[in-house]
Amino acid sequence: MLAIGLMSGTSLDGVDAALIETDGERIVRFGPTATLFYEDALRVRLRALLDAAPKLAVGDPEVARLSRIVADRHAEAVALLASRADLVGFHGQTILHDPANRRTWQIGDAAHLAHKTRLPVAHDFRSADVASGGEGAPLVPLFHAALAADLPKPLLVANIGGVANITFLGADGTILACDTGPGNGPLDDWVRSHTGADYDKDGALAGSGRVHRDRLDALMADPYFARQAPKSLDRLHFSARIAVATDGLSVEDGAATLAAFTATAIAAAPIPVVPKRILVSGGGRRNAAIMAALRDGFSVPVEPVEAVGWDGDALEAQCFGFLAVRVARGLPLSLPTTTGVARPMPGGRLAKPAIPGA
Ligand SMILES: Nc1ncnc2c1ncn2[C@@H]1O[C@H](COP(=O)(O)OP(=O)(O)OP(=O)(O)O)[C@@H](O)[C@H]1O
Ligand SMILES: CC(=O)N[C@H]1[C@@H]2OC[C@@H](O2)[C@@H](O)[C@@H]1O[C@H](C)C(=O)O
Repeated sequence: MLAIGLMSGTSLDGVDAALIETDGERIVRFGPTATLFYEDALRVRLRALLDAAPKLAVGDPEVARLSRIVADRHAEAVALLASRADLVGFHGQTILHDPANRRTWQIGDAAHLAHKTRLPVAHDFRSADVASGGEGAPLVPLFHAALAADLPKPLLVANIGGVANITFLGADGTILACDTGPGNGPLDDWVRSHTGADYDKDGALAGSGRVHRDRLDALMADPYFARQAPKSLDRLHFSARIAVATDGLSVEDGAATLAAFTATAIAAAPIPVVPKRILVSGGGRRNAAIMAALRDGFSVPVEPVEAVGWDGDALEAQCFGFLAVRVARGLPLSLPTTTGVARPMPGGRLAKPAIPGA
């Protein structure tokens, strides 16, 4: 099938879109990719919703308004690809993730997107897993496994988005995964509040600062790091602890300490053996300070995923195209070793476009 995958990640920067041809097990080929950036006003409204999410009612009018606007932006991203497709995979915008209380919340009006694209839209990828006691995230590991089918193992794939997550692929076929800790999210927040910039371009600020080891130790004392995998995170999990740990630091030293936090948390992830290499996707692979700290934390090569021909910006969008086909075929999206769910777990729902005149 030809699927268009759509991902709007926790950094709230916009929508990534990608075409993929797949049967949901093997990848036949990749097609064009595109990114549609959210306008500042939308980003601000989504951020307000993210901050307010724990107290929001499901029927909140701002949720309904933004769900429709998010679907409109995704329809524009689909149009940018200008490609024929059989279906769409629509992750939606996560505003809350609280699997301990069996809640995960991705907003986005799938019926509206199906109507606008005139294609079936697979969506709501995480709820079934969470309802069955799983973490509901990360969902990218089965896609990583398909992508890396012919690569030497053991292999570690790390994604550094707003939150960071890893997939460990063992030589015996083992697939282990978890969210490791913060990605760029806290660093983005820090840079935005101190300089007004959206992010620390290429890690320049972090690279010119000094890591405060005592503050880093305080951040690594979060109980999340003592938990066994599988485990997953809300985008705002570390906010209170980070506010204390960065208090009074210069903008450069705060950035350096937060970049080191991201890398240290990845290096602390529970994996069974040292991998042959580490492949890094997501915007964090462009942050030289994070990449340098990762290279310090591991004794094996740490490279952007482009080293094996993957597209580090489009990977998550491609993943949701792949998973959309798995939704259509009723195949599992998660495993006990990736989300902690009791058995391999199908999930997602399909929104079908209305038939004209029906
Ligand atoms: N040139 C760059 N230098 C440093 N950081 C960058 C650069 N380009 C992007 N980033 C970082 O990458 C972030 C976006 O990453 P990405 O698109 O992978 O996140 P996401 O998909 O929204 O998040 P998640 O994977 O958590 O859902 C930006 O917010 C920024 O912090
Ligand atoms: C709840 C949620 O949206 N989680 C995201 C987030 O962004 C990165 C990390 O945290 C990961 O767990 C997940 O996204 C990727 C695509 C995943 O499910 O694999």
